[in-house]
Amino acid sequence: MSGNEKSANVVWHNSSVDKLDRQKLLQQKGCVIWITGLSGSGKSTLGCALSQALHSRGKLAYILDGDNIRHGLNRDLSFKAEDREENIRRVGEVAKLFADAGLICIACLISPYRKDRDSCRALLADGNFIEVFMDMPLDVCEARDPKGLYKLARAGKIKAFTGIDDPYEPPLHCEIVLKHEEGNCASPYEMAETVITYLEENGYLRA
Ligand SMILES: Nc1ncnc2c1ncn2[C@@H]1O[C@H](COP(=O)(O)OS(=O)(=O)O)[C@@H](OP(=O)(O)O)[C@H]1O
Ligand SMILES: Nc1ncnc2c1ncn2[C@@H]1O[C@H](COP(=O)(O)OP(=O)(O)O)[C@@H](O)[C@H]1O
Repeated sequence: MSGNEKSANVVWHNSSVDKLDRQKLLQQKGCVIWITGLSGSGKSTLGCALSQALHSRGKLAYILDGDNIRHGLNRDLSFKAEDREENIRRVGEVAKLFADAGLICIACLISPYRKDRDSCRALLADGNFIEVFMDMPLDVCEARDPKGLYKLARAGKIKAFTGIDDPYEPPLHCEIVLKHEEGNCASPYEMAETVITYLEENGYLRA
C-alpha cells in the first residue's frame, strides 16, 4: 500500500511479462542515466549524443529533458525550490517506469538539490541510477549562454536563476564526472563514449 493517505486501499497489480522478460527481448538492462549540471553545461547535448550512440548500437534509449517536460507534464511548475523538487520527483517516477520498461532512460535536468536527486536514486534498484555530473565552471556556461538566459538573469529579468541567485549542489558521490579541465572540454561524442564505456563495463548493454 502507498504511504500517501490520498491513495489508500490501492493494491499493486503484477503483470505476467516482467522487466526481465523485456530486458531479454531488448538485450539490454533498464536503467536511468541522470545528467545534472548548470544551465549551459551540456546536459541536453550529451543526452542527444548518448541517445545517438546507443541507437547506432541497437540499444533502446529515451530522453527526458527538463526543458521539454516543462512544456507538458510539468508545465504547471515554476522554478521555486518546492516546484523544482516536484519537477524532479515526477521525472524520477517517469524515469523509473522507463527503466522498468527495459529502456535506458536519459534524464537531463539541472536538478540542483542533492536530496531530490538522491530521492530519485532511491526509487531504483542498486546500480540502476547512474548519476552523471556535468562539472563545468559557471563562467564557461555563462559564456555559452545559447538561450540568452544568463544575460537576462544578470540583468535581473529572470529571478532565481541557478548559479546566479539560486543554488546548485554538486553531487558528492556520483558514478561519472565530466570535467572541464585546464580550459579544455571533451567533445559531446567523447563524453557519450565515456558513458557508453561505463554501461558496457557494468553489463547494461546486454540482458
Ligand atoms: N530560474 C531558472 N533557473 C534555471 N533554469 C531556468 C530558469 N528559468 C528558466 N530556465 C530554463 O529551464 C531549464 C531547466 O529546467 P529543469 O527542469 O532542468 O530545472 S530544474 O531541474 O527544475 O531546476 C533550463 O534549461 P537548460 O539550460 O537546458 O538547463 C533553462 O533553459
Ligand atoms: N562538450 C561540449 N563542448 C563544447 N560546447 C558544448 C559541449 N556540450 C554542449 N556545448 C554547447 O553548450 C551549449 C549548451 O549546451 P546544452 O546541451 O544546451 O546545455 P544544457 O542542456 O546543460 O543547458 C550549447 O550551445 C552547446 O552547443
